[in-house]
Amino acid sequence: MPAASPVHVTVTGAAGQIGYALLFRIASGQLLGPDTPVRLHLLEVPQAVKAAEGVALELDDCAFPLLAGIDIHDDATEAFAGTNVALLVGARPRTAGMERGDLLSANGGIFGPQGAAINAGAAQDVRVLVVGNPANTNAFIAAAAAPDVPKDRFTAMTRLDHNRAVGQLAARTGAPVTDIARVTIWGNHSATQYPDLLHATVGGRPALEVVGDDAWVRDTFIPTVAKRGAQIIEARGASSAASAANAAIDHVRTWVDGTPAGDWTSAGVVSDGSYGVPEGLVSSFPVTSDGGAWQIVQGLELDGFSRGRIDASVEELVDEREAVRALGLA
Ligand SMILES: NC(=O)C1=CN([C@@H]2O[C@H](COP(=O)(O)OP(=O)(O)OC[C@H]3O[C@@H](n4cnc5c(N)ncnc54)[C@H](O)[C@@H]3O)[C@@H](O)[C@H]2O)C=CC1
Ligand SMILES: O=C([O-])CC(=O)C(=O)O
Repeated sequence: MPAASPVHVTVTGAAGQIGYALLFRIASGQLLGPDTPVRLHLLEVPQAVKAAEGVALELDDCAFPLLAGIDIHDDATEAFAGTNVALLVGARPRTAGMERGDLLSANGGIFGPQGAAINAGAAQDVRVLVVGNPANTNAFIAAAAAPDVPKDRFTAMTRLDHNRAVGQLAARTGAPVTDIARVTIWGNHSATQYPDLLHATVGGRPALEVVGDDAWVRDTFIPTVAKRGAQIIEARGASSAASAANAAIDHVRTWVDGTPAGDWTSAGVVSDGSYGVPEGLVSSFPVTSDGGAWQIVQGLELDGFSRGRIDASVEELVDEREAVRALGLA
């Protein structure tokens, strides 16, 4: 019988496809663990509130023991008031032929007002995960609109890319995913991202040695991971949803529970200048969590290829920041 008081979790875009794959897992305890009751706050645009109400009816019908209540909002200030965990999913997905950055003009305007609403009323310990694309730059916009919230509370989701990289490496080596550690996604959640195996291990051995085929890493592994979103859109006719929801669960669960000893994960966090990434940009890094805050893993040696890939992705983030400024979004 859960005794703790409920943790408030706000999910935007609650009536969308990721929302539908995410909410039931949160309510069942997979986000915050089996001892933590949750109160859900669903934010939708007015025309999708009815659909969100339908999702709430289904949540009721699951009789989840940990679900302490559901509120539905079409106002961001109300949806984020007192919230502890804010999952910013609501935004337009891309369609075939688009890059995620093409969504900036359509979606960027969502994240300033939501950042301001978080600033105005979220709980002191709020943790924010931006999923809506372009996720890194939308997180940058939200953080800029929340001057009173510590910058390290704003994160962007690259855990899906990380999980994709782990899946690809496991398939190639025949190792179980549990044998794989220290994979990194650097940079932007876009086709320029750098999925990096330089420090990764498989069963404790260097991954590059186990694979033994640099051409596969460069010509197959990296593009497969970096372009997986487009492959899913092509195959499904809609962008990834269940795997995205799964990655959001993983991101928050790792943030709250901490990373296992000797391993790290990947997340888009506000750069402190580490690895030459300009301070303030939201870039993916290798990160650990102690259950409180993310820490960027320090001191990793990078070869010339890695340096070039990271710089190229960071350059795209710089360009997106310029575009945000030109659009007056931050
Ligand atoms: N970072 C990542 O790894 C991934 C990011 N995404 C992104 O997540 C976003 C959502 O994807 P889907 O759920 O598939 O889209 P969807 O179109 O199925 O759902 C989006 C929902 O957001 C709602 N919405 C739009 N503006 C809103 C606002 N201002 N406030 C609250 N709700 C709002 C819409 O009414 C809709 O119900 C897209 O931008 C997509 O590209 C998707 C997969 C992975
Ligand atoms: O590719 C997309 O547009 C959706 C997404 O971010 C992903 O699946 O990684």
